[in-house]
Amino acid sequence: MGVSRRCIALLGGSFDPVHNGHVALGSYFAKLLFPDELRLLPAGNPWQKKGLQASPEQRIDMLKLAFDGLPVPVTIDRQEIERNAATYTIDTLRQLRADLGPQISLVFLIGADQLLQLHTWKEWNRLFDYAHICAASRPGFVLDDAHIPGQVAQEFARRAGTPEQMRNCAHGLAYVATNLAIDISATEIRAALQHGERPDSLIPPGVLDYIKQHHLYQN
Ligand SMILES: Nc1ncnc2c1ncn2[C@@H]1O[C@H](COP(=O)(O)OP(=O)(O)OP(=O)(O)O)[C@@H](O)[C@H]1O
Ligand SMILES: O=C(O)c1ccc[n+]([C@@H]2O[C@H](COP(=O)([O-])O)[C@@H](O)[C@H]2O)c1
Repeated sequence: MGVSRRCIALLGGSFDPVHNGHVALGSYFAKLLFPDELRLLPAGNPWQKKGLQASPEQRIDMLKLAFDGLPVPVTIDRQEIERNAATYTIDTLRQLRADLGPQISLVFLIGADQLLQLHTWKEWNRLFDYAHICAASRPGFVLDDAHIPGQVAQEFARRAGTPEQMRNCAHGLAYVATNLAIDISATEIRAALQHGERPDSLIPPGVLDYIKQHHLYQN
């Protein structure tokens, strides 16, 4: 019997702040893929967002608090924070391949909002040269033929694979999970905090305490 291939699930994001939707996305695919590791990639300079409020170190602190207790080892990769340029996933995947070699299975996780705009990412169709992509549904973002851009739908159909196939090859497959339905966004949380509300049901308690202690998202 061959030694099984190592698998790392990758979850990138602005995480400003991290919330229960991110934890649910990571947990969902941790249970589906059984990766050896879930690696979080806080973005340094997410070029499609208007700007971040919390500092990189604060976003990393909050990630550590939020992902404590998952059934797989969770690590935080600082490369996008340390790269002094716009954050492009293709650059990150190239770096990971250079560091980890060609054999390991890499699976990049995204929510439905990002699937609907995957065609706008830098060199989006080269992402599959380095990783698999798994997308999950999210309330407010419809994943049907009328909404998924044709080129993305075509690529996902052509590359459709099972979680088991993803574990057994290094890159190149696509998967869409349609049964995640967590109606939470960081935008909504920032707005609630700005209005003096406590969004207890939307973020892990440790993260909310951290936000209060550091007076984040108050204006
Ligand atoms: N509720 C959710 N359900 C599924 N996926 C999600 C959810 N929230 C975020 N994601 C995914 O997690 C990744 C990082 O998201 P991000 O940090 O931008 O959070 P966000 O809530 O979308 O932020 P914002 O409201 O500031 O745009 C993205 O791939 C996004 O699609
Ligand atoms: O590579 C790109 O051009 C690109 C464009 C938009 C988003 N991404 C990545 O998608 C992930 C989620 O992004 P966001 O903006 O929803 O936090 C995060 O890892 C981003 O770096 C990547």
